[in-house]
Amino acid sequence: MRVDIVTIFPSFFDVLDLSLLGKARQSGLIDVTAHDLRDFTHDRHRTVDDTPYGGGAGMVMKPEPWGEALDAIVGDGSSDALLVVPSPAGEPFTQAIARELAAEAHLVFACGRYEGIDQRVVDHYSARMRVRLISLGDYVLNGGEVAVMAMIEAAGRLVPGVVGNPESLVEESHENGLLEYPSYTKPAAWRGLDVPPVLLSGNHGAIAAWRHEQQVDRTRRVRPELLDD
Ligand SMILES: COc1ccc2nc(C(=O)O)sc2c1
Repeated sequence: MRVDIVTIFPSFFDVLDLSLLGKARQSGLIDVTAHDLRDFTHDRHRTVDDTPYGGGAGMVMKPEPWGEALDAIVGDGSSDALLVVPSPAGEPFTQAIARELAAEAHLVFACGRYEGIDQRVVDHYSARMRVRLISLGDYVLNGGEVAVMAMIEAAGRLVPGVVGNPESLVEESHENGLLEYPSYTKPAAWRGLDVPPVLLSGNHGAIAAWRHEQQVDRTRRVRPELLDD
């Protein structure tokens, strides 16, 4: 998987060199490149924003630098890459979307700042490639970088070979539409709290049944709407 990120804070993504995704990058499973949007400006101040037409508070990101940056990544014709634009106006990010992103050969993330990116950038590239506006949730961040980091981690870990034991992906929250069951490890007793006896029984059928019951109970309490599907 090739991942390109366009941002005014490219060093924000240096953290991707750590841990699982760092190993995935070193092994060539995932190739991540962060591009500085200001490298595609031509004025002394490397300007990327301007005042909004129609008035209003804040600034809007100018289309020209975005056009030059995205053309440098996907060329000036049609592209099979998927352009993801994090936005409070986007579709809510879910594990299902993470799986969809994980199946892509080439992801391009456009990190907005200020009041967002001039709408014509999305309109222009929608005529040449698939474009998805995605939001992390019903709250507003200061820019797209945190959302992109979350999406890269959620999708990247689903890329075959990135996580050592693919079995560990199966029983996670949201993988089967339920929240995950509670987990325990040694010691069997800690500060007066014991591990549920069924987990020490060696009865794998009973353990599986208990874990599923825990998933359903937890989901019903915390996210009942997930049970409506
Ligand atoms: C200007 O770019 C932004 C601003 C806020 C924001 N909030 C997001 C979210 O997913 O909550 S993505 C995003 C992008």
